[in-house]
Amino acid sequence: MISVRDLHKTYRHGGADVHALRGVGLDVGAGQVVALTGRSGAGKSTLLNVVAGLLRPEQGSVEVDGLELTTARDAELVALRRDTVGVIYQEFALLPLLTAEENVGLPMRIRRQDTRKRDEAVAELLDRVGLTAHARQRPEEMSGGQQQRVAIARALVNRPRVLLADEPTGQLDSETGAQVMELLRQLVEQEGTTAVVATHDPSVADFADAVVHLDDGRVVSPAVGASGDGYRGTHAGEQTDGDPADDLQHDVGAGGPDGRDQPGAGVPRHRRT
Ligand SMILES: Nc1ncnc2c1ncn2[C@@H]1O[C@H](COP(=O)(O)OP(=O)(O)OP(=O)(O)O)[C@@H](O)[C@H]1O
Repeated sequence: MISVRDLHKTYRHGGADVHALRGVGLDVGAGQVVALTGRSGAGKSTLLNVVAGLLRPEQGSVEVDGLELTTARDAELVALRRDTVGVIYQEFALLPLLTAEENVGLPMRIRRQDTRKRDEAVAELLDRVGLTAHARQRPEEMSGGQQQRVAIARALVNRPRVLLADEPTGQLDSETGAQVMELLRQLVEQEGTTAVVATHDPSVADFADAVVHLDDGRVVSPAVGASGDGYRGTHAGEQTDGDPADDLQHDVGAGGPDGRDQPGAGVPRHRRT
């Protein structure tokens, strides 16, 4: 579903080059949930933005749902963001003057979908994220956890095949963050959505099938143990022969030996009980 090879992205900042990604490889199989960990500045947001079709890398290949993004036309990237990818941000990014239900319905309005269908989909999603009673409230009238649940509902309303979340628990206390992650996990599992969740919160990895750890723009060996007890999925970036160079290109998640998606291959879903 997502296949990244030898990805390089450099920003030009104050006359100097900032190498945000230095040869990143990543495979995420259909329906898989991958946690992208790494400290601040490691390159997580940059990688998510490239996969979302928002940033063009200068080297490498990025395939999302069959589309090679590095050679795609702008119109194809716009269509990808509208039809295939849902995005969740740390700061929720809700429109302040719209109510919860209006925010959730916005992606369907942009796609000019039938009003009745839209109302039904919005009501259903608000119910699933437990916010039916808050449908008419604006973001400022809701708690951080409620706002992030609105943002999750909005990201899922078009039933995207891919969900990208950038620090979705970053503004939340740990208990609320865990609840939001649990909800996100349930929703993507029910929908069969492929998800990549960038975070520097190691406990988020407990909700993922696999963990990919970025350090200074490179994929390094798997983040072992995540928060210490929960993570038992197949490790992303598992080493083959110990050669660190392999990590840069190594298939992680459910990618097959040739790097093509093999949904579910060898990846036991990590289900919380
Ligand atoms: N627009 C930009 N212009 C210049 N440099 C940038 C830009 N965006 C990111 N960078 C730099 O690229 C590197 C990777 O940043 P990125 O935001 O991808 O990391 P991150 O792992 O998401 O960090 P955080 O967890 O703090 O969001 C950092 O050194 C950052 O300063």
